[in-house]
Amino acid sequence: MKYVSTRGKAPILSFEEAMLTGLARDGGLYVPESVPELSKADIAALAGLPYEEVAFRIMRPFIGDTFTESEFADIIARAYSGFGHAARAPLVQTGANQFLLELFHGPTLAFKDFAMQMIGQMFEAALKRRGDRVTIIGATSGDTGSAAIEAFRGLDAVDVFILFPYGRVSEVQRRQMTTPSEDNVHALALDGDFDDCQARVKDAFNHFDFRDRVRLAGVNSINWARVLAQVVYYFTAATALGAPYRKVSFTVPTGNFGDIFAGYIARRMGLPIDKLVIATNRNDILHRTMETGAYTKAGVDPTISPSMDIQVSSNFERVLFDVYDRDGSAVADQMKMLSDTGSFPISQGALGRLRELFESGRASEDETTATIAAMFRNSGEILCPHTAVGAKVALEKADPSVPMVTLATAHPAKFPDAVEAAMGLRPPLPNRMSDLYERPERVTRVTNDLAAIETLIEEKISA
Ligand SMILES: Cc1ncc(COP(=O)(O)O)c(C=O)c1O
Ligand SMILES: N[C@@H](CCOP(=O)(O)O)C(=O)O
Repeated sequence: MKYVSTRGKAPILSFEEAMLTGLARDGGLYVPESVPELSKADIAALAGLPYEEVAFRIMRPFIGDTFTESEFADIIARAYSGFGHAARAPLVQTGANQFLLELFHGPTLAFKDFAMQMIGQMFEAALKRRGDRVTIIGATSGDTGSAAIEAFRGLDAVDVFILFPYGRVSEVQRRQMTTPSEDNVHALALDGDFDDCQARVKDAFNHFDFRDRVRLAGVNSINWARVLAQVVYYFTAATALGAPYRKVSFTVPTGNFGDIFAGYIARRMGLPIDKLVIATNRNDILHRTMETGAYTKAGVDPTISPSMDIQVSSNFERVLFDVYDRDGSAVADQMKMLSDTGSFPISQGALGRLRELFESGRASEDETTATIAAMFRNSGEILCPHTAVGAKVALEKADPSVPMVTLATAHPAKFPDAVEAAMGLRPPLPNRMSDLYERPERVTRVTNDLAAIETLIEEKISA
């Protein structure tokens, strides 16, 4: 399996190279040259298997010869052993043909753990074999950063630097990043929003001298391995609900478009997904794009679902590449227009294809709060605000004859203020992290300036 860049001008890489590279050298994102399709019988055979076995069968065709079958099975076993639920991603029914897919039973209580725990194991195995070490840089609106720090803390071959927007993550998210004491992890609070953090990360990758000097690697969903690991739970959920003999729909609370892009890949692999619904908060660039055909940035408003406060939705580039028939120059032109003018138009043909692939909706702050309250009243389930955005949109888009699964992307205890304001109860943290509020914090404040960030990173890794 080979990987190509969405901008068509970077070297074609193996899975291992693409995983360790992060952003392509032409500024694009790596995607598989082709997507393997599973037969109906292969999909049917997944029903009822342990999560780890499904993960092996889904991811194996994408990894080439990076790991032997037994190495890969061991990596998967280690990745999910710290999850707090035997099913890893349990389904909960909340209404007639309405389901939640709980993706928050990993070590940092968000769906990011599904991929980050895998990547941590894969990086360690690959770097040990190569006798190499890397410097990971990541941008976070709260959850990617904590999952990355958890996955890489204490590893010998890796230093991790996470940029998060100062004052714009929840206290639990911040503390998950700032309380680990291992020397190889560094939480950097940047004066700006998530888009600034993500832009500086991409700038660092595009600054080749720095990139090569520190051997930069990335664990945001620009890294294909992140997306790949997230494909698995679409299969476990859909087969539990009758796929491949029955269609299943998914609504995905969306920011950087990584999680929903994983659903798109699952569908391309043959999973009969009926609707794939983009759910956005007030920062609704993706919903507006689907409605108007123009991808136009607006300011980022802080919301009660802060992890989705994003305007430059990284993985949207991956789907554009496909709806533009894999024309890397067309995608590169659009991305240049976006960075020069803050907007780009989508051609009628490409927009038509996007609308065949995805539906979309948005939830205001009041609607998000009302959904948390209504869900608790009607089903007893407590939603995090991101999941509530999804649940609100899912109800609007549901077809009563098709199961609708909303991805429950984070544990409500990560956002206790928003949840308490909505339903009058403060969700407790799981016991294993009940002392989080007492642990000492370690954080470095940084300005939104690439040179300053690069200097800091070089100082820390040579200390
Ligand atoms: C809790 C939560 N929900 C939803 C999202 C959106 O996911 P994606 O960026 O993959 O679209 C994120 C962050 O990315 C998140 O942390
Ligand atoms: N919501 C994310 C933003 C980064 O997204 P990623 O999936 O590209 O890593 C977060 O919580 O950090």
